[in-house]
Amino acid sequence: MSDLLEVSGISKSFDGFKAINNLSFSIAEAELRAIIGPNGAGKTTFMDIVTGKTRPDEGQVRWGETSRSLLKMSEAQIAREGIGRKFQRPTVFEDQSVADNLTMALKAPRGAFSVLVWKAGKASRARVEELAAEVGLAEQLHRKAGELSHGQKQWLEIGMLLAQEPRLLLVDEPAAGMTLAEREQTTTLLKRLAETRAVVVVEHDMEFVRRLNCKVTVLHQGAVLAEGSLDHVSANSDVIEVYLGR
Ligand SMILES: Nc1ncnc2c1ncn2[C@@H]1O[C@H](COP(=O)(O)OP(=O)(O)OP(=O)(O)O)[C@@H](O)[C@H]1O
Repeated sequence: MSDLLEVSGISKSFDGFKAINNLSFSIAEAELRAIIGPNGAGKTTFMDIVTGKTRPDEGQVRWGETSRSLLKMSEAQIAREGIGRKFQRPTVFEDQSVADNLTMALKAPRGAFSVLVWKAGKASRARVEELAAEVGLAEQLHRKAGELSHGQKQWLEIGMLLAQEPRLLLVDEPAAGMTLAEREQTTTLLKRLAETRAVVVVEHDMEFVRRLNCKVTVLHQGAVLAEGSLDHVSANSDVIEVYLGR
């Protein structure tokens, strides 16, 4: 399968400090990938570069069948291209119902929820129900988002991203603050989502990463230190020294 995203030789310095150092990374159209690495390894900066929030000093970020450069696109354009990002803290509208949150995500332009009130048609109601079912919230449609558990809020936000039909989903530390049962449901969800799109998960929780059962990229000092199965990278002496062995 061809690569959906191809990042090659990117570097980014902040005040002379190389947060990203000649980093290359690629992911296929339907692939689940975990990114791990110590604090300050450059994981967030990497995602900021892919989503256009931060511009690299050097390197290329190419996207899609025609390998178009993302570097000249705005954050909004990149989101419209089909790159969705889930930040660590859920940002759902707490006073609105699950159905309303999903409906707004359908209607609004990607990345912005400017249209707060509109009447949902039949087609969009069906889509909202489908999205809720996809993220395990079919029974919660009429509850206020603020009443959901932390894990359910995270799933709702994933559902809101799915409303925009992303081809690549970037998910930052989904396991944080979740119960064991929620973590298990989340790994199942992410694995299923990655059957039809690319999903990148940044995570510190190694049990969670193990359950994802996917290729792992280890970042250190802004570069790829190791890549492969979790067992493969876990046996790497450099990885043990800088990350796992601590
Ligand atoms: N805007 C910025 N200005 C200055 N330094 C920055 C900026 N953004 C990131 N850095 C630095 O770049 C390095 C990489 O940070 P980054 O947040 O990408 O790491 P990370 O792997 O996401 O870490 P964590 O696991 O703690 O979230 C850090 O040393 C950080 O202090």
